Amino acid sequence: MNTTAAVDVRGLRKSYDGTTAVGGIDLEIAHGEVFALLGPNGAGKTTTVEILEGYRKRDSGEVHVLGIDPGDADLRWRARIGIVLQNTGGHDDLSVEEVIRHFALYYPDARDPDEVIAAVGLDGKRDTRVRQLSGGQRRRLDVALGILGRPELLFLDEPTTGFDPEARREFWTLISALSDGGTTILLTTHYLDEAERLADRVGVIAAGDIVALDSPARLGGRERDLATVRWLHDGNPQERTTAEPTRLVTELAAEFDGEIPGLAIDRPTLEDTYLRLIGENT
Ligand SMILES: Nc1ncnc2c1ncn2[C@@H]1O[C@H](COP(=O)(O)OP(=O)(O)OP(=O)(O)O)[C@@H](O)[C@H]1O
Repeated sequence: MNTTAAVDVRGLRKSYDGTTAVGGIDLEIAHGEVFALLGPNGAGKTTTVEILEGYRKRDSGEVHVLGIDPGDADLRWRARIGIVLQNTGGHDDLSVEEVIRHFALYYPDARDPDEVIAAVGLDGKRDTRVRQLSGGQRRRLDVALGILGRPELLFLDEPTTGFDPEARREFWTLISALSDGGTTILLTTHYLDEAERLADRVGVIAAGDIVALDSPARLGGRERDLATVRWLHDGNPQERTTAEPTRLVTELAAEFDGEIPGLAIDRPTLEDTYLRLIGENT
């Protein structure tokens, strides 16, 4: 396969004991793109991502990641990718700083450990033993280890599970900075706001198939979705669903001769669209 994409997948299939987990998906991710893979529990996200990472064998299909088949990948290829798995453990008795300095030795061109510790917001915990970290802090350490080797391609499997809202915002800033620096990112998440904030494109996977693939703004034809306009008339709630909310609001403004009482305009959120797509495909 002749490919210039960072990730190129054609007809990928994987079954476990006769049960299909991934049913023949095609996927291309460009260099520098942030791509979010969404889907309900058991949809096949982790199976797909772990095949791309070289951790699981596929049954069939063609897969190239940074131009290499992950099934034949060597250490040089491994050094070009960064991985944050769903569950990692170990290194319990080492401090945060010790773990990061230790893993930095594995990479030919590791980031400065101090910069990485600061970037994931663990400065105050650098001397804390890993076993004494909270769940969210532990997850930050996982992210630190994933970015330590300056990966060209970063896999993030549900990276912000357990993060408090402030930590999630900080993480988003970090991912945006990595993306601005040219890192390609493949993210799985159950947080639709995270996908909307970070991803150039999202793919929705349901029962092992990709059922929608587009930018967050256009997913599932969202940009054509109708808007709901709400306002008050003599104190009574009014509501109209329309493809032309601007026209309706202009008419109402003329009618009220100015401010429209209680005006609100809603469109379906990415989560609404996602739930519709899942409902239609499971
Ligand atoms: N090692 C395994 N052995 C047998 N079946 C498996 C194995 N790993 C995954 N599966 C099955 O394959 C399907 C896809 O699982 P997968 O972990 O890829 O889903 P997921 O989309 O990542 O889900 P989640 O959002 O819960 O992480 C599920 O039905 C799961 O039970």
